Amino acid sequence: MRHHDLVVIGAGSGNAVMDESFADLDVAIVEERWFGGTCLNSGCIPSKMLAYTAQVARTVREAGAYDVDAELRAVRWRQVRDRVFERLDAQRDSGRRARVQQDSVTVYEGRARFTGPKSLRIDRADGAVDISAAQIVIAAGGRPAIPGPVAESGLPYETSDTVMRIDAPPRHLAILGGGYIAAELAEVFAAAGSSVTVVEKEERLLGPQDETVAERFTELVRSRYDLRLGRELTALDGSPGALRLTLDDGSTVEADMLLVAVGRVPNSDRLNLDAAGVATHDDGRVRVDRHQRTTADGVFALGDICSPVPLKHVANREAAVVAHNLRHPDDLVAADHGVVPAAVFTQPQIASVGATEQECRDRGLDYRVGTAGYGDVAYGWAMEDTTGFCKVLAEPGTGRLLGAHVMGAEASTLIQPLVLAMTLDIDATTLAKSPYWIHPALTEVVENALLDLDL
Ligand SMILES: Cc1cc2nc3c(=O)[nH]c(=O)nc-3n(C[C@H](O)[C@H](O)[C@H](O)COP(=O)(O)OP(=O)(O)OC[C@H]3O[C@@H](n4cnc5c(N)ncnc54)[C@H](O)[C@@H]3O)c2cc1C
Ligand SMILES: NC(=O)c1ccc[n+]([C@@H]2O[C@H](COP(=O)([O-])OP(=O)(O)OC[C@H]3O[C@@H](n4cnc5c(N)ncnc54)[C@H](O)[C@@H]3O)[C@@H](O)[C@H]2O)c1
Repeated sequence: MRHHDLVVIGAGSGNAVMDESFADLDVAIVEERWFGGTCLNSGCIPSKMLAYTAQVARTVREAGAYDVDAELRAVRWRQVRDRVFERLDAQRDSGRRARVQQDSVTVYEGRARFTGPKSLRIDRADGAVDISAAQIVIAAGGRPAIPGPVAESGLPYETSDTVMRIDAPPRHLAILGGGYIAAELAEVFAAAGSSVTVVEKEERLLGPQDETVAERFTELVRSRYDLRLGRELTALDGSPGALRLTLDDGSTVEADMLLVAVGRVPNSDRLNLDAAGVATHDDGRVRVDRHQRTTADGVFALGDICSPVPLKHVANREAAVVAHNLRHPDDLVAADHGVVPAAVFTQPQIASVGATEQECRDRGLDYRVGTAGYGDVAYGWAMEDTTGFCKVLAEPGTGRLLGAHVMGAEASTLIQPLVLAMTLDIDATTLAKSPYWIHPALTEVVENALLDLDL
């Protein structure tokens, strides 16, 4: 049996672990599907490239608001898709090639599972191979969750793994789930000409967001999509291309395509972790300590398979922590999940960091709210914006920022000064009054929200 110094399972964020400092080791990486993982192939990057195209289409459609005559004639889906994936598939292939050509790295293309402590079997197209390693990193990510009525129907459905690569947009797309993926891809397919129905079991889209954000976003898109809120799917029938969704109130939705976006599950169930002594949480995430060590000696985990926050910037940070800790067992570092921002690349964008107002209330915190609208600042006038806003939550007295939420153009960028302040412990008053805020930039909306706090 071939023995390696280090084996990494999963070439998504796991591929970032083995930098040049590992060149002196005999390292292997196992990948069953695609180098670059979810982010590059079916997640963050293609969805944002498509979302940007959708934004261009909306800008043309809404040009009249700026007294510009313009007409959107077509979004050429197939060309859009090919532009996106020709670029990303080339990245994937060059990432794979670079590893295959590296002398110190062995690439196994197949599915790994544990056969014992620090021992793996890799099922490949040309047969299985058994290997062992002194250290192992589990970076096997997750996959879309598929609810019973969909799986049991035997009818075709799409997930984020497949839907961005389809040949033509459906006439009527039904989306099950009203979270991140639904919100982003509804806009993409609406821009491409699909009519969209969203079925969400909660009463609002993007439910875990701050309550003001979730409420206003839901209201804003109500005129764009057919929203079936507070509803669950009880049955899926019909035939391929002519699907009928029956919801728990007896109502139905007819659609030619179904996108399932009800969350993701970790791939831990496919790894035979018991054989290795790697424990999991009830939700399937691999248990790790603050140094990304699992319950098995010499076995680390990172990314969606273990993370409490399944986002790419978190997986990247955890990969850096694992890379350090593999090389420095006597000087371990920790992944800090204290202040993790997130953004939803919808129109308008949404970005958040820290606590929501409902969390502050539920935790019994003493807090103040500061808000400002895009329409209150000069750049917002230029944009004719009537819906964008920034909301900050801070502790009275100290001015310590507890959370911040932005909905509007470039929210994912506007949130960053607030992320910095929370990370570096800069209080709201200092952040508002010490730096210059460029006039008349959109960042003035953040400055005004901070100044609005009654501390
Ligand atoms: C549609 C979509 C959009 C997203 N957008 C964003 C965004 O805008 N911003 C953001 O921060 N996050 C976003 N995310 C989340 C982000 O993609 C993930 O958090 C991140 O990619 C997780 O990285 P990972 O390395 O843990 O897992 P992955 O990237 O999923 O990598 C795991 C790899 O392991 C391989 N693998 C699995 N099991 C085995 C096995 N047994 N043997 C061998 N190989 C195996 C898989 O094939 C895969 O390549 C998005 C996710 C989706 C689905
Ligand atoms: N911009 C980003 O950072 C980004 C974008 C896309 C995805 N992601 C990541 O991918 C993950 C998965 O995205 P997602 O949209 O699938 O999950 P999600 O957790 O964001 O949303 C799932 C939604 O489906 C609803 N739901 C669950 N079961 C349901 C059912 N049976 N019927 C109807 N509704 C149901 C939930 O209430 C929830 O609103 C996200 O949690 C996030 O970590 C991030």
